[in-house]
Amino acid sequence: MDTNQIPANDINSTSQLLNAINYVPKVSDQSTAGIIVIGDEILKGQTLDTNSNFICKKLFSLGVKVQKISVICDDVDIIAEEVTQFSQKFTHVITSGGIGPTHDDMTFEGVAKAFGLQTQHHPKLVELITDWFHISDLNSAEMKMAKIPEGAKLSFGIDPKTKQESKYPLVSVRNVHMFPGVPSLLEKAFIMLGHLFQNPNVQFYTDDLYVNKDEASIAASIAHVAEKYKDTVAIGSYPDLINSYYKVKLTLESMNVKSLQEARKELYESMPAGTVIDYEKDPVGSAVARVYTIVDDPVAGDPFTVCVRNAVATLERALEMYQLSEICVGFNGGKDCTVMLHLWYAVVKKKFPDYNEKLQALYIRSRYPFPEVEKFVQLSRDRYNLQMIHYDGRIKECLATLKVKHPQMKAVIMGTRKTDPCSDQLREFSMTDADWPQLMRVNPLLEWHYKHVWQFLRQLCLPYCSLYDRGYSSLGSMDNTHPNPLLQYIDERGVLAFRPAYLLENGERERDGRNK
Ligand SMILES: Cc1cc2nc3c(=O)[nH]c(=O)nc-3n(C[C@H](O)[C@H](O)[C@H](O)COP(=O)(O)OP(=O)(O)OC[C@H]3O[C@@H](n4cnc5c(N)ncnc54)[C@H](O)[C@@H]3O)c2cc1C
Ligand SMILES: NC(=O)C1=CN([C@@H]2O[C@H](COP(=O)(O)OP(=O)(O)OC[C@H]3O[C@@H](n4cnc5c(N)ncnc54)[C@H](O)[C@@H]3O)[C@@H](O)[C@H]2O)C=CC1
Ligand SMILES: [Co+2]
Ligand SMILES: [K+]
Ligand SMILES: [Mg+2]
Repeated sequence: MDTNQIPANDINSTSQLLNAINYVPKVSDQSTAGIIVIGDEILKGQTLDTNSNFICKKLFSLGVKVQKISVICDDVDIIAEEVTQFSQKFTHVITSGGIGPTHDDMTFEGVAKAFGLQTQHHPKLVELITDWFHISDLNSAEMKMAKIPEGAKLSFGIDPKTKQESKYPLVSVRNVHMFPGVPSLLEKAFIMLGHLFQNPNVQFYTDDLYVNKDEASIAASIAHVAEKYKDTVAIGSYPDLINSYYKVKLTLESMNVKSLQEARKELYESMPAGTVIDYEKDPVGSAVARVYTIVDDPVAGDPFTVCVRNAVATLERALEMYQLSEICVGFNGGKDCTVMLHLWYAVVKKKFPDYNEKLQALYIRSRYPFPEVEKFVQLSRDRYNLQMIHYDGRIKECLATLKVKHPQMKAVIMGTRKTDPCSDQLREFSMTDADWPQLMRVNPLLEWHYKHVWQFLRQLCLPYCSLYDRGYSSLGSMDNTHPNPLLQYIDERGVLAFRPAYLLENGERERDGRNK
């Protein structure tokens, strides 16, 4: 039994009530938390619980270990029972939901019942709700939000932006803190009041290793290191079946930096040679640094480096010629424009580090788009914070629509290479053909070859459309595109399979999987 817990049952006497009011949790090395998510809608699958994930992340950064999350329905007795148990077990109990004005919001009553308390209108909350809603009827729905367990504590946060005190406080009874269920309200309240949970004695340090080997084949090595460090370092293993770069993510977490480093070194050395990869977790955040490391390398003069340098030079020139409102990237989810988008993002961020507006992108959906392509386009939009202009139909007609709907648009950056059909005459800056809607085509990748595209994507660990890992080396639409036969092989179980596109040796054959 933790010494910092007080028994939660049967508070009847005045002294016990006082105890409840003045209760301050003692924070020790072992600061723990339990989260109770309250709401029928979550158990019915109508709402996805995102609140517990948010709170877990925050508490972890505050040095608090969440040990349990429970999801329960809107029922006073069930809430009371769960709160009773949680408040005895954990340093902090966080509840989410059920503090609104409707009949199904009963967290205050449930928590009161857990501690044998009554609920009553709190004068301060009555005053706030009267001011806010201009309602003073104690029986109104709004006033339900002022009826809280007797002796509960109110904590008002300060909004970091406006410096104003929050309108509605956090209501707490002993170690139980009742947050709203609406994610934006819960997050705002937690950001203002997270310091209440800070464990000053502890900080968790984390690190990770990315391994390109099946989990089962490294399990024994992981277990060996985990056992050796079991008192100081927590090691986790998380397989990823779709990642293009690694198969297993190993995590390490400790309160002690030195132990963490030792365990990491040992874990690293216990992995088969060459299987721990240098994985970039945040390729977008590191875009400027990593792209310009290649560009600014004083000695490198190999063809790949030259390709990157020239592309960046072309994009920097485009950025001088056009306002950001006049230029967009032509993005269809293919590998070339994935490279081009990343370079463009780096070039813009390098010149305007504080630019936080969306970059413009044009996506013309083909007649039979691959769902994997659609998904990747969406993910890229979020990753690079793009303003997507999208149309369905033929490219030429859609460009005409673009000219009408976005008359300020002057240029489109494209991932075209000279080896693409009918592209050998293009230059870095070429207007569209005379019979096409007039736009400047900016082509930074003209001289790039197939292998340079893959070198760039893989070296920077950029996410790319998943079809490329399944043998597609050039993407058109679903009715004319197949995996490249050159990547075909028979796997160890005798099944026909395809190697990933980056292993295609002969780049001139990249379109072998496409009809026409
Ligand atoms: C902005 C623009 C201007 C064009 N101008 C001309 C022209 O003047 N004369 C002419 O004959 N043809 C023009 N085309 C058509 C082009 O030459 C290709 O036929 C077309 O891009 C498809 O070729 P691909 O299958 O090789 O695609 P890709 O190799 O995938 O296309 C090359 C690049 O074009 C862009 N792009 C391609 N498809 C789309 C799409 N659906 N949505 C958004 N961006 C896309 C991407 O940046 C991509 O990297 C233009 C296309 C675009 C998008
Ligand atoms: N401004 C404030 O800080 C406060 C406002 N209120 C008022 O109370 C009402 C809301 O009270 P709640 O306790 O939030 O009501 P609630 O429990 O009914 O939840 C409201 C909505 O939040 C979503 N939600 C709930 N739990 C979630 C979870 N775990 N993950 C993701 N989404 C989840 C659901 O869609 C649900 O419909 C509103 O009318 C609000 O104005 C109440 C307390 C504080
Ligand atoms: Co205990
Ligand atoms: K509810
Ligand atoms: Mg409600």
